Amino acid sequence: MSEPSAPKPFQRVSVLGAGAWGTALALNAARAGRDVVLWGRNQDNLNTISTQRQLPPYLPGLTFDHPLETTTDVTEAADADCILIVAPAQVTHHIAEAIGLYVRKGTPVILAAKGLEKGTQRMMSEVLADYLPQAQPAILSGPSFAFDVARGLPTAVTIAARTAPLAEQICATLSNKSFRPYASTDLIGVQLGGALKNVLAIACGIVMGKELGASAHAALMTRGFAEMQRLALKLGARPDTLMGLSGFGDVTLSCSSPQSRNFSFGYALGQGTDLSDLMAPGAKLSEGAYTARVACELAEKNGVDMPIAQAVADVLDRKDTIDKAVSKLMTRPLRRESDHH
Ligand SMILES: NC(=O)C1=CN([C@@H]2O[C@H](COP(=O)(O)OP(=O)(O)OC[C@H]3O[C@@H](n4cnc5c(N)ncnc54)[C@H](O)[C@@H]3O)[C@@H](O)[C@H]2O)C=CC1
Ligand SMILES: O=C(CO)COP(=O)(O)O
Repeated sequence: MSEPSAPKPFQRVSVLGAGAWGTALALNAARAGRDVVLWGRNQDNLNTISTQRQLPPYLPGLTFDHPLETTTDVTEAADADCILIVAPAQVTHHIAEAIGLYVRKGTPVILAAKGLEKGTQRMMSEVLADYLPQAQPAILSGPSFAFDVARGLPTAVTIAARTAPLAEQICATLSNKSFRPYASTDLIGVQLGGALKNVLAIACGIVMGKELGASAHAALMTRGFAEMQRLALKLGARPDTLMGLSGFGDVTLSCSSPQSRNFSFGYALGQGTDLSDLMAPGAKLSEGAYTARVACELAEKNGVDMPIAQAVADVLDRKDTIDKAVSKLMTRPLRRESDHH
């Protein structure tokens, strides 16, 4: 019997968003042999990328092993076989809206932001459905630091689309010898894993910054992962997805590595840095700081208990001090470990 034919990659790939992750993913697609265009707003940064193969503000000290073509023209970026939108969750809708008129029906659009939208409580796939209904949605998520991917270090992620053949085609488009995507059809589970782990990473950072000990860190990761699963399952995720790269995998990475901006944001808070400094314009992005309250709102709406996300949101909204939040968590009524609410 003949082997089933390998999925055919999409050849012309656009990446919209020229920060750390967008540039790393563009470079990764170029390594995979694709024709790549990277769209951004900052002409100086784009010039540095295309002429010097560097992006010092976001990927300091790195020279890319492939050239990258760049543009500030959204119509050029929208004219592709496959599009990645790689901006912070709170602005992803601006990009989706900007290309809305130009994207052809049926074009796969892969969302890489890990967050939930404030105010609307939208998941990234819902943002896409509102602004680009003609696109085929896909999500890329999993344990992957931009700097690691840009350097070509071995990385595995999950890519979800509505159908397995499309997810496999996108995997074939982006995979190379150091980047190994796994296909999934669980759009909800894959995006919720990435969004919710950022809130937990802040909590873990706080515990380590405050020097509450390795035991507290392990307990928090475990119970935080349990509450992530509770909300994700309620919103339609499949249980096995949360146990995979985009759930357990990214929790493992982001909740224990100072390389994670969310972890280091929490760490600085735990050490006593003022919140306003960490949230000041130009500060490093911490997606979990925006997603924490949205996660609590979704939890409340769906009758799910998320005490750790609640503690993070209350500290970030200055409703509780860290000490008060820890004390509240430790004095909750005792319960069974496998209680599912
Ligand atoms: N950096 C990483 O290691 C990873 C990041 N991600 C996710 O990717 C998303 C983007 O993160 P990064 O690239 O790291 O952030 P970043 O802070 O490095 O870059 C963000 C980029 O978005 C641009 N931007 C901001 N507002 C914009 C707007 N209104 N329109 C167009 N562009 C705009 C900025 O100019 C900047 O180029 C986040 O949701 C993050 O959680 C996911 C996996 C890894
Ligand atoms: O999502 C990431 C790793 O998988 C990047 O995490 P940070 O945004 O916390 O740096």
